[in-house]
Amino acid sequence: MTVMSAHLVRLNDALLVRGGTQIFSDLSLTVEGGQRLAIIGPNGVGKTSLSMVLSGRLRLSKGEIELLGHDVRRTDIRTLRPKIGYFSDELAPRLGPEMTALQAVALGRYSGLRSEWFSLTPADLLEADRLLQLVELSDARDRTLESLSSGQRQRVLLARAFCGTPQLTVLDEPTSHLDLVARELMIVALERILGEHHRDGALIMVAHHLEDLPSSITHVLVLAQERHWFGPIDEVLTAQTLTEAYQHPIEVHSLAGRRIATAKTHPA
Ligand SMILES: Nc1ncnc2c1ncn2[C@@H]1O[C@H](COP(=O)(O)OP(=O)(O)OP(=O)(O)O)[C@@H](O)[C@H]1O
Repeated sequence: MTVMSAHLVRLNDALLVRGGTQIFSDLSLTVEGGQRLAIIGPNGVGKTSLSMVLSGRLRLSKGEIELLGHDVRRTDIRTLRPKIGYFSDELAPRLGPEMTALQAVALGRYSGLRSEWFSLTPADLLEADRLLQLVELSDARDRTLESLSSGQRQRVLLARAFCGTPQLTVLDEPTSHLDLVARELMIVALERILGEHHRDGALIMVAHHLEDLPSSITHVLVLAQERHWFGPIDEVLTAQTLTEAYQHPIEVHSLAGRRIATAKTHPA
């Protein structure tokens, strides 16, 4: 395993082609411990594909990528995956409906599915219990995943993505399909985990709506069809950038430390 820079993520001149189509090119970014990066952009622009690259689930077609200080091209990615937390709502059906909330969270440490259950240690269960507390689901620890509401299940999967204290956690649209209240509970739970469990770790989060971003986001990558913008949130998340990225007039407002973007549909 080759150890490179101190960045937890370093992407340089990255190119990704899927199914013969170029998804993104010339993409460079870095993420350090404690930084919280949001990835936003129009539908189909490659956010999920990028989150898979950044969590070691998809290989770049060209360019350099380091994860947790290791050059991915020279590393057995299976050795890195357990150190990178990952959330995608596509995970839920793969976990098995009979699995309990506690098992689902504890197995996150091994990025494992059903079969690893018997290797769980008391320390794993203790950490899983603590994470369930942080997402306010202690009462549901022994309930099966199928018996939970989708909002509760998403919070279980959120807790799972941080079990084993990974250095990097990648969340792909953790608030998708949630109603207004479930979404707020999810964001509050995420803020709590970031503040109390993942202070030194890095976060990468894909989102569609600015109001889904926790107030602790420090950096933003806006992906668009022809170009991208990466940098500190105040520099990147502007009406001008979003208007260019979405090719549509967009306004950005701040409310209680979070931002809201609205697409203008009528001329002023
Ligand atoms: N397995 C695949 N094989 C080939 N092409 C794919 C595959 N998965 C996605 N794509 C294509 O890659 C492009 C980017 O998809 P991706 O899901 O990464 O975008 P996204 O920005 O996350 O989209 P959305 O905002 O709709 O979730 C799309 O054109 C999609 O059709």
